[in-house]
Amino acid sequence: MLTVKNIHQYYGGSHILRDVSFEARLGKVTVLLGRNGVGKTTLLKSLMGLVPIKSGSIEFDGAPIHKRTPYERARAGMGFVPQGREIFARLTVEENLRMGLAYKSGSTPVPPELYELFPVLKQMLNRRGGDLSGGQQQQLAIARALAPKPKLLILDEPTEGIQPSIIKDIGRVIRMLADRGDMAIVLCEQYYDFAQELADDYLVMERGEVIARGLGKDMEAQGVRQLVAI
Ligand SMILES: Nc1ncnc2c1ncn2[C@@H]1O[C@H](COP(=O)(O)OP(=O)(O)OP(=O)(O)O)[C@@H](O)[C@H]1O
Repeated sequence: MLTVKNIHQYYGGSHILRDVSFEARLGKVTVLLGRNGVGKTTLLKSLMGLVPIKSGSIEFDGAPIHKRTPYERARAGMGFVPQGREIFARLTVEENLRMGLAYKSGSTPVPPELYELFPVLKQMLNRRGGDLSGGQQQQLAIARALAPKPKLLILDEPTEGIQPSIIKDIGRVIRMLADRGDMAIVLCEQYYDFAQELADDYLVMERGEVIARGLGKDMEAQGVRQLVAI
């Protein structure tokens, strides 16, 4: 579904991503772990085309996409939930969801399924995004990314600053989406237990490199908890 090969990325003279390669499989959750500042967000932004890569390739759904714009990647079926959520504070919940459909034809409806996944959004359709709690905003950000029915969902630290009950709800939704088998999920996460529970595959980064990888079921035995402990 997604194949990343040997990518290198720089901010000015700083070499941030160093020869990163991995695959994200359809119907599976690929978890990306690592301490602060190792390049996880930069990697996710590179996948979406929000930062340019210097070399390497990214193939999505059978086609090379690393020269395409973020807009084209979104149209091709890549959905992104950014760190910090980036909800439009002055727009309503419904308007935020419609922003997720901005590149579709004007008549494309918000899929009703989103309200089954996140019932709280239905109750709050006319509230402003900025008036929602952090957890509700996170659910809105995920629903907005799901609105155009992506084939790949990329999430950057969805549990950051969120209360435990909503973290559980978000975890259930991510598992359910993967188990349906028609979407690949890449999840960057610092909260180890959440990451381990969801991981089918994992990658650990350190200083821009992938230093460990394997199956989620082997994470504990392979000492990943210690690798990412702060
Ligand atoms: N726009 C930028 N310009 C220059 N350097 C940057 C920029 N964004 C990030 N960096 C640097 O690149 C490195 C990787 O940052 P990145 O945000 O990708 O790490 P991260 O693993 O996602 O960390 P965190 O968990 O704190 O978000 C850091 O040293 C950071 O300071």
